[in-house]
Amino acid sequence: MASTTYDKELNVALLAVQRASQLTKSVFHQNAKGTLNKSDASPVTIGDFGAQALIISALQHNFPDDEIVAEEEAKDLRENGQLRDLVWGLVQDTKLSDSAAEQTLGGAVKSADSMLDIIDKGDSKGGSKGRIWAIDPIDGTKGFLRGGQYAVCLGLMVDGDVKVGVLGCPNLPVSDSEPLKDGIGTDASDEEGKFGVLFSAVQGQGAHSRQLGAAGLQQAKSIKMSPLSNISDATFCESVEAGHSSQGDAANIAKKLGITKPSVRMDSQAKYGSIARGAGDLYLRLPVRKDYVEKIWDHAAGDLIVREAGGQVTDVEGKRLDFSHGRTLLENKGVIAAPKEVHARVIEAVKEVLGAKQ
Ligand SMILES: Nc1ncnc2c1ncn2[C@@H]1O[C@H](COP(=O)(O)O)[C@@H](O)[C@H]1OP(=O)(O)O
Ligand SMILES: [Mg+2]
Ligand SMILES: [Mg+2]
Ligand SMILES: [Mg+2]
Repeated sequence: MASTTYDKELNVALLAVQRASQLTKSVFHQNAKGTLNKSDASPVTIGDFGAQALIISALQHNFPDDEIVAEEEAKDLRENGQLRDLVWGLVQDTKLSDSAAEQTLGGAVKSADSMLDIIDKGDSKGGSKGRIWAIDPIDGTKGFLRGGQYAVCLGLMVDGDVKVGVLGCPNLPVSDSEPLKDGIGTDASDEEGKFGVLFSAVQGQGAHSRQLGAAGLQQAKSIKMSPLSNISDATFCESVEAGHSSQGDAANIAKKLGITKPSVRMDSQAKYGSIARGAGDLYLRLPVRKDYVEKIWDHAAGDLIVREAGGQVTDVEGKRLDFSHGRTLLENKGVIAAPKEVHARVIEAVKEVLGAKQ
């Protein structure tokens, strides 16, 4: 019978995200990040390709029959040998220092050509049946390039429901009790020991955090959202990019809720991890463009981590995020994540503000 505790899936996911984060950190410390612009004008770097290759390689070794939905494809690397060689160099050089852990992930990728094929294994259409992993190798690529927050994201869905979620956030403080601060800037540090956190959750088993370090997995601590007795004391956690979430709408919603504290802004699913450990209270992603559809890899891990930490995550209409419609969240608009007790009150304010614009 299939295991329902997901112990092996969690262990492999944690180690795979740990190893991929090691790769993204090494790219961050290089001057040349091999940045390209994709067709939607968003950036991709050698770090995105390399991290995706390492994660898929680990998943294929351990779960060869599972499907994978990943953000990137190898096309640009197939057309540009120099770029391919840069990524191949990174993938070859990145190993966990714990050799047993490295063995668990299946060790090295065989060749540059097999690396390209591995990257392209993330082309599943997704859907409502079976085991499907969702990968965002670097979420918040703009934040990554700026020296702000970013996350390496991995989630497992079974029949469209997220069962396991892991987020690696190299530039967030290790400590769960560190006050939340803006993650926009060029001053982020990923100094090991002080910065770097791995958030994780398994459905029905709570949410946890642990230090993200090269030397294998550290002990996990249970995390919870902050108890919020008075909503006017809340802190919003928002996108840095004005094109991703409407900051004007957020300000009006804050006003309705009596919130006066300034919002904290950071890129990526680091927002979900932060509120899950009580650093900040509410995450609002308010649609800017009517035609933008959210991608499953941008939300799968964060959605489960916040819910397992005592939160509720829905779209702006109060519907649960639905991961069963393929590579995108076709049936949802925006994201509202809040502690369970106040979620309905937040949705009410969101509806008033967005409704008034119609
Ligand atoms: N127009 C857009 N609207 C909303 N999200 C976007 C848009 N373009 C890119 N993204 C994605 O938004 C996320 C980061 O935004 P935020 O920091 O606001 O949460 C990333 O997943 C980014 O993808 P990527 O993985 O390529 O960085
Ligand atoms: Mg991208
Ligand atoms: Mg993303
Ligand atoms: Mg990405």
